[in-house]
Amino acid sequence: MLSLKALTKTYANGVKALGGFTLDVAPGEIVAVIGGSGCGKSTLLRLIGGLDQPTSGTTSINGEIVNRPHPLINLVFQEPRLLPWLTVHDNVGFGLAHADRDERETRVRAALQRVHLKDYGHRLPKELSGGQAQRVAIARALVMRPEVLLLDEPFSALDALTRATLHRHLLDIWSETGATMILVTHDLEEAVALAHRVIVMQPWPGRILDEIIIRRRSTAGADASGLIPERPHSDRDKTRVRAALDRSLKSAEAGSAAEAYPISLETLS
Ligand SMILES: Nc1ncnc2c1ncn2[C@@H]1O[C@H](COP(=O)(O)OP(=O)(O)OP(=O)(O)O)[C@@H](O)[C@H]1O
Repeated sequence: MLSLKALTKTYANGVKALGGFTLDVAPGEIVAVIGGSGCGKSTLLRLIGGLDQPTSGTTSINGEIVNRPHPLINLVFQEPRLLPWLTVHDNVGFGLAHADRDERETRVRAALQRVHLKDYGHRLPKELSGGQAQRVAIARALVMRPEVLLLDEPFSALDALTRATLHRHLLDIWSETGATMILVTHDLEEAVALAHRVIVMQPWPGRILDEIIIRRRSTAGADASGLIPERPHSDRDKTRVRAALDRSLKSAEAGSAAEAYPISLETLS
């Protein structure tokens, strides 16, 4: 169980990126986080990943407080961030440098297989397409066998066709590993297609504007709360996500001028 309690983050420049963010995520749940630019989505993932410290509040996994990178939590960024001088195989195995050699080989092979790149281990990052490089980045996270996978707009730089393929791969990975996933995205279709639950955020300070459980139709056609992501979602839930997202985008637009100058005139006078 991943538990976020009243997380706040105020940066040194005075920007209140998060103001009291509370969320419990069940094991194996896929939660999408969506919202206008600047509403604190990346800040939230950085705090959960232990890459930055909250101003107040806590993140815990299975009751253990997270305040630095944790072995059960792994992050995939918008861009693959591969080491250009290492092969695909060595990039994926990088985090296992201290593991036994046979163990490392088995895990790297399995991770590459999961992203359908088992014959690409010898290639260098410059010899990969954008979609392949991002799959390597996902394999690099999977090789650590995380319980929680944090995905920060991992597909946003890819074309629609590649994105659809990677959605399929991600759901296969979810079925095989049962990993909990938090997916930050700008893409409403992606959020609704992949997640059990969509959190819509509002900026300054970043907080939850709405939370929508995505109901799926069962193969029999009735509404089901079985929540299998690949099944068709309910249009009503999607409409609710769209309406909340519109409100979030409007408030991001209205707030961006104020955000650029967080010190108010009253404070200066
Ligand atoms: N290191 C930093 N120092 C100061 N302010 C920051 C820092 N990082 C982010 N911010 C500010 O905090 C707020 C939240 O930023 P964050 O990157 O978390 O938003 P986001 O929702 O991920 O945005 P986007 O969708 O544009 O990527 C923004 O107003 C941003 O300008």
